Amino acid sequence: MPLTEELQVIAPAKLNIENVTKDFTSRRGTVRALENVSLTINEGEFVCFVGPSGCGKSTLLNIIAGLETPDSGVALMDGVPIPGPGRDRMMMFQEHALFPWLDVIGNVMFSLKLKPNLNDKERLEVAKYYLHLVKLDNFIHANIHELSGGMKQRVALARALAPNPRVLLMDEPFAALDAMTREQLYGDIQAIWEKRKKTIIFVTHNVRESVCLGNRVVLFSPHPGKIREQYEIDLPRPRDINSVELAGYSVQITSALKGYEKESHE
Ligand SMILES: Nc1ncnc2c1ncn2[C@@H]1O[C@H](COP(=O)(O)OP(=O)(O)OP(=O)(O)O)[C@@H](O)[C@H]1O
Repeated sequence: MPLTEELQVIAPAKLNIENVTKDFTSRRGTVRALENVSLTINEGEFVCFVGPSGCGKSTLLNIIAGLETPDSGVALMDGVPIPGPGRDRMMMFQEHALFPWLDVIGNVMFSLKLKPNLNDKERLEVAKYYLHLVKLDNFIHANIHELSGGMKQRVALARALAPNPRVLLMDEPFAALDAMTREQLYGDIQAIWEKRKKTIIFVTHNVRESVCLGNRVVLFSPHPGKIREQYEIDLPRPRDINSVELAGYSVQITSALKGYEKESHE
């Protein structure tokens, strides 16, 4: 396959979550992680899931990734039930989970093993392209332990993008980073989303972060996990997390969130 074809922008996917319920049973009993959750995510949308701990955000992300299956209901990608994990949906976590025995480019090339049609030279070129996209051109041969937390997350992002997925799933990817590093990454992820046209689902506890990044913020509440509210974020990009307009949305969403927390303690 010519490299230009491999690197081209591919059509992002549409996701439909229809009446999904998911229980987990352990020695402590059964928890309803999601109850009757329905949601449509359009092609190329950037959607953030927000809500208190235990409201099922990660469970829904894992169902879309194909790592969990619903007990009832269905998760569809472009109208087809999600059969399991696949390179069309790549995941990025809070912990970078990079391989310490491989250097930076080795880690990105590793995820290209999912692409058997590429030879080693092509894998190298593709990995370099994505490391350039995340601004790590000067670190391709660095060891993982030499990198800062932000740089490690950049490698993890390049690794998730490299198989050219149609959906990028991000589970609190910036939660462990300091504020300055996070702000740089907010700018970069918005630029990458505009350039690569992925459908992105981004899970966070941070309301401001969700407003800064999402076209839409989906608010969950726990026990059982449900979608309570959705907010369209109509702000121009690139967005500045410290802007007054952004703060307006954050205040509104935070006050709804506090209301659910109060309800759950009554
Ligand atoms: N594998 C599992 N086994 C048992 N219980 C689970 C499992 N995965 C999730 N749960 C439970 O399901 C509920 C939803 O968990 P989930 O991780 O989806 O929530 P979350 O909103 O992502 O939380 P957090 O923000 O803390 O990551 C929680 O009560 C959690 O304890």
